[in-house]
Amino acid sequence: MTNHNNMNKHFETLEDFLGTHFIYTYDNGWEYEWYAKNDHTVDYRIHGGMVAGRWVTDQEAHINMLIPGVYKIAWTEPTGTDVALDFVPNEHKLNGTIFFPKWVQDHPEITVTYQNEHIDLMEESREKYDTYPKMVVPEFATITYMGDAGQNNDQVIAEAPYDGMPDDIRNGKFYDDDYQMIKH
Ligand SMILES: C=Cc1ccc(O)cc1
Repeated sequence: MTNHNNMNKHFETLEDFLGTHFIYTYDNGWEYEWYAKNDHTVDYRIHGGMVAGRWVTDQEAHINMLIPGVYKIAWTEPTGTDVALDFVPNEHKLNGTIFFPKWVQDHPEITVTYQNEHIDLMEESREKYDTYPKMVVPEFATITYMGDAGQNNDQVIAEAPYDGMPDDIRNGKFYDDDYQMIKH
């Protein structure tokens, strides 16, 4: 069995970043898992924080390299939530800013699901409930896992988060040699 966690990976180019799978913990304690699926698509799972349990695949995003080894990602979601992430993976750091519409703060449970199967509910909710004032969450995070999943790997984020999943991934118990999920 391969443990794919490679905290010594060195990033220079955009290609180095694309296909990389990360787990990180924000300084406020929120734990996120995020995958640069290709140059315009991201997947993620949320393990801790206000919307723990939420997961999303095939979210369209803007992904750019600012200088060698420094990456900026930004997207807007069906919920109306906006996200901007600045990754400095060689330092095991990133800075994320999440802009939540008021309704997500008021009703986080509506968003805690596999969003792809509930896009209509997200779009209805963003019309039905309040947008303002937005809740802005600007935080640094520390990266605790970096794995080379390759681009367009649908097995990286393919089931709901569970307690202990980040540890299983970090400990090499979650993916096989080909970065496919092990049945558990
Ligand atoms: C709201 C989504 C989201 C995904 C990753 C991350 O680091 C912050 C927010």
